[in-house]
Amino acid sequence: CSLCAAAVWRERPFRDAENLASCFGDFIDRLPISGKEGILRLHPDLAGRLAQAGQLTSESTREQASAGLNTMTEEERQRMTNLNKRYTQKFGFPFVICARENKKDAILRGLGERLENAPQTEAITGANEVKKICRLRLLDLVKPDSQLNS
Ligand SMILES: NC(=O)NC1=NC(=O)NC1=O
Repeated sequence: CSLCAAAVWRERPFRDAENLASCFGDFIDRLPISGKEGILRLHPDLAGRLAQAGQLTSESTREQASAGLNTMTEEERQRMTNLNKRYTQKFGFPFVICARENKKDAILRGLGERLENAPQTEAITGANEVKKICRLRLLDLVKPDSQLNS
């Protein structure tokens, strides 16, 4: 989310990647519910039409594959599509979960369980998942000093 990056820039210099990630997390935490919902609306569905069309970013493609979402049976894919549709119809933003910390069974279970939550709860829960995704992507991007000198 480029707005988050443009905002967090003011906190520079950063001690290391973890400090950078926590600045992103703090910024997301301080957003009002509408801002958290906005960030969630920027995320593609899990195993959704973009994934099936091969139009996900490389990061999302890798993350969703690591959860096994690219090897679902037709029944699992249909269940995911139906649950994603119900979730987005109820909350007005997509279901977001850190795919690198879950496998497809946990994701399908989490989607069914979280569908029962209140909207504000889900905006906060989804934003916390975005923070996990963001931290892992930052750690991939920002190499530790030891690697820089190699
Ligand atoms: N809707 C989503 O949860 N999307 C994603 N989660 C990830 O970890 N990567 C994604 O693209």
